[in-house]
Amino acid sequence: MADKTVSAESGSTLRTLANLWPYMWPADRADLKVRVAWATLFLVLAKLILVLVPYFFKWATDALVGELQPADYIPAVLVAPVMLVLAYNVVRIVQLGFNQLRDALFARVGQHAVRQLGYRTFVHMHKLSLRFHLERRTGGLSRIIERGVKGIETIVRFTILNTAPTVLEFALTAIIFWVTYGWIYVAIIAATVWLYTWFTVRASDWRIAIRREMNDSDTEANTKAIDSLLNYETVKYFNNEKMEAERFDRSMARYEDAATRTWTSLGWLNFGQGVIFGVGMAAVMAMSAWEVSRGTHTIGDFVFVNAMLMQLSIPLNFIGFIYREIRQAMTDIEQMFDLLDVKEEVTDRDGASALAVSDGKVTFDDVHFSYDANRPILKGISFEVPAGKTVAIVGPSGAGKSTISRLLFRFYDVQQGSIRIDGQDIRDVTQESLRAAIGMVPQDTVLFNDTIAYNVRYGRPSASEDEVAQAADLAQIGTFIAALPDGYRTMVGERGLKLSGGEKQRVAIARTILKAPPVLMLDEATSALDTQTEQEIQAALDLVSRGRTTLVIAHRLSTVISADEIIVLQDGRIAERGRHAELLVAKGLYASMWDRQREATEAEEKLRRARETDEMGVVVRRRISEV
Ligand SMILES: Nc1ncnc2c1ncn2[C@@H]1O[C@H](COP(=O)(O)OP(=O)(O)OP(=O)(O)O)[C@@H](O)[C@H]1O
Repeated sequence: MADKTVSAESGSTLRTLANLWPYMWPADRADLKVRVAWATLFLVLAKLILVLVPYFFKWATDALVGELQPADYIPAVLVAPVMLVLAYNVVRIVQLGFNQLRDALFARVGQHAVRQLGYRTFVHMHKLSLRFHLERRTGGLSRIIERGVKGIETIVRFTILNTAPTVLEFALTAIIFWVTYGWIYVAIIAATVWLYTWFTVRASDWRIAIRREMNDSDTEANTKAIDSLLNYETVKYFNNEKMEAERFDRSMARYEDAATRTWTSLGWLNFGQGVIFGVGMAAVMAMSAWEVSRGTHTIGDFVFVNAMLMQLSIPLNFIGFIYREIRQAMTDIEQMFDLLDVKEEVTDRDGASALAVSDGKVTFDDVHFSYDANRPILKGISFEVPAGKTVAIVGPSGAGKSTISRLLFRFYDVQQGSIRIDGQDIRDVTQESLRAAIGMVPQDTVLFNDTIAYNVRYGRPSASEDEVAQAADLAQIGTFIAALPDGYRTMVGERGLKLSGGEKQRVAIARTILKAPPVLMLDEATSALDTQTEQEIQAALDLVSRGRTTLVIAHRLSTVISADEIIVLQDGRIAERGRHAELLVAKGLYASMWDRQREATEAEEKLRRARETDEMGVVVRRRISEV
């Protein structure tokens, strides 16, 4: 069982490395490949020069104790100082230079990989279906991407800039010891390194499991915090700050626990590594000391062995750290690659052509649809919106009205039947061309946290300032914008919260006017507005929909009186259809909805009048008392 887990993990690590490879060695970027080649050369040179340092120490020591016969051209007294200057200064400086060159050359390669993967993930996120985005929580998602991108940087730094040089250094050290002092030294050093690495890997695996738990609770706490802040107003409406804080704190408590265990386990790891290396080093040094006493080693050899081992301990220390970092980064990147592996639910067919709109007739033909297999939402809907006409869909809440607009946009595919525009099944054309042909004024307009101009221009990014202003005027929001101190440069706040519902809706209408699509979809565009605003918006909408095929989804029946056809949806089926007057005569569902809304409007009207009369009464009474 445990073995299976290990092999599955190493399998996924290999898969992650294989996934990363094209970003480190990009096929279409010869310049980056050249950089990698130069960086590798400097990496090797830096290590070659580093292994000279123990030799300089050895020669300096032997010269000091008189065991080294200097060459004719160097006076005896100068040998030790020259060697020490070489060891402490020259080699270090040259090595530092090579390392910096290597890092500088490689920086572009690493950053290019980070950017490419970040870009690919972002594009992929936009391709994924609405279902994915509704089910996935944005806070958690952004954390996964953020950590994944950071993970790539770590992998680039540590595998290429540290692991490779360290392996090279081990190899060089082993060769030197073998040739100079014999296999027994190599055997002890190799055993120490093996034990050290084995222990580090095992302990790190244990720590990574704790680290995963820490990540999960971090993601959970973050998701909760973001969700809570996005629902700021709802929290206040229900006075639930305390409950929200407690919920957040519960996740943070899990994080606290896991984070504490991470640190304790680090202590154990460092301690174990210290013991293993200490024992190995003591054994080798004792052997060298024994050889010095027998005269088979010089004191310089003793210093050499010590210097070599100390030098080796630096990358060894690193190995533990690097392994932990690489595994950690792998975990983070794996999660990001898992996201990249999520298949798109709605895709373009092979060789799909662009939608050719002639006059924009929309047909729903026996459409069946369900979000979850066991709960059908639309059960055989057929209707047609003739070119340039307006059809309204009404019906009780939850009847499936907004679902119709999501299907027309192809956020989901129908399970049976078809949707056609000018005779072309929308599954046979590219999504890009389909969405370019439809304008949408959604139920709930959410704006980008940018200026009003940016949000209006979103309908057609190439629009000029005059065109933006013209669209805003047509949408009846131009005067409002002009009166703002910063005009079109006013920032609208997160999700457009600094604008009222009516203002946001008019911005949405303005951007649709700029888009100028042949087919228009108005999803409950006039909900939650006062009568005056509703009339203004209705006027703007009438203007936009003139001559365009328009599908209106509405609750306020007053807005659909003039529709060419009204479809009454109930329980996923069309219960009635016809023009307003016909439906009233039929005295069915539509007529009863109409009566109920009229009564509600009349009651509202009465209440408003009563308030006005009361206010007038107060004024009259005040006047009388003044007289
Ligand atoms: N993503 C989803 N996953 C599962 N069920 C969903 C999803 N979206 C909507 N539903 C369900 O589908 C049904 C129809 O939803 P839809 O939004 O189309 O209704 P509607 O008629 O527009 O309602 P309203 O007038 O209240 O906006 C509802 O019962 C809703 O709970």
